[in-house]
Amino acid sequence: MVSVSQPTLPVINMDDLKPGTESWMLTCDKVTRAIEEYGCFMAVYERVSGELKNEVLDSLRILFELPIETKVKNTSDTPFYGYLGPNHTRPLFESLGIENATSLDHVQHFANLMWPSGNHRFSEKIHSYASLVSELEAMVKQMVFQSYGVEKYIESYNKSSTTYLFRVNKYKPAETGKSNVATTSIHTDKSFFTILSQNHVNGLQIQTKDDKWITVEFLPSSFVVMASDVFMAWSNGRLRSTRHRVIMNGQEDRYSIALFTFKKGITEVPDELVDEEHPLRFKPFNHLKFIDHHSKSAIYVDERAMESFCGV
Ligand SMILES: O=C(O)CCC(=O)C(=O)O
Ligand SMILES: [Fe+2]
Repeated sequence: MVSVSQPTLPVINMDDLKPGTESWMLTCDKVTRAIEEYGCFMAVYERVSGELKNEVLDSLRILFELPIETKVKNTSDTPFYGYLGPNHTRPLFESLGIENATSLDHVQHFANLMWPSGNHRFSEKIHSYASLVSELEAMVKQMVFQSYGVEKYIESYNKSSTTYLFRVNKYKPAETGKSNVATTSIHTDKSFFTILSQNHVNGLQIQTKDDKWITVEFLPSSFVVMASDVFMAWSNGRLRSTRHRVIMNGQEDRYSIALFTFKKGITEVPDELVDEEHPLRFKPFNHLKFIDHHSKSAIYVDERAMESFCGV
């Protein structure tokens, strides 16, 4: 009998890696190949301790329990950055965004909106978590640049050229007697990277190149590191932008935590990534303008949005 195994995401240990060592070089290669093939991988990253993650999850439960009148105070000029409440198309879903979450001041500003007398503990935990995850993002980016031999450009993609949106989602289980489940439809993210984690309730699915679905089962201390449209464009299409969705069919609330990164200024394909086999696909573009354009046009929910924005 032929056994058909389910596809799974590559798992890569991202702890204790130092540039220049053999394990660093090997990991550069694994990370790049995983993103080329799947758009993403599961990173084991213990720098975010189980304790910190649990504290963040506990504070999210309390955050979502606040009255809607309080949560709607979280507004943003950028569509989808602020509070998204349950509505008739997605009655079981809610989401809150914290802009610039790697800055303690910005997290405190958000906390002061939610708790007028402040919530120092909340701010401190979210800020630590976002900062540690931003370091994972920086490391993965450096590895891919190095693997393609274009490390000399990394400075323009470092932390001071990046903005970070921390967004937390709550998916409620289907109500008794009803068959509606909370979902997120198939899409690619409009970020550079998205780094995801969750509580113990699964739901995230990744689409493979041959249209199979991987249901992600998070390991302890793990994060799904996803390349998104802008990193795909930067790589001239060598990297895959992760197509994914959420189908929540657990019996308990699902909380997911995403750190989205955005590149400030111009993004352009390095000359080294253009050759006969890979003719230039994307003109230089401004990521933040792409977000603006995409939220207005909303024609494509997947990586084709990039082609329509700055395709050659
Ligand atoms: O909840 C998740 O695991 C993923 C959410 C997602 O895809 C998104 O916010 O773009
Ligand atoms: Fe997404």
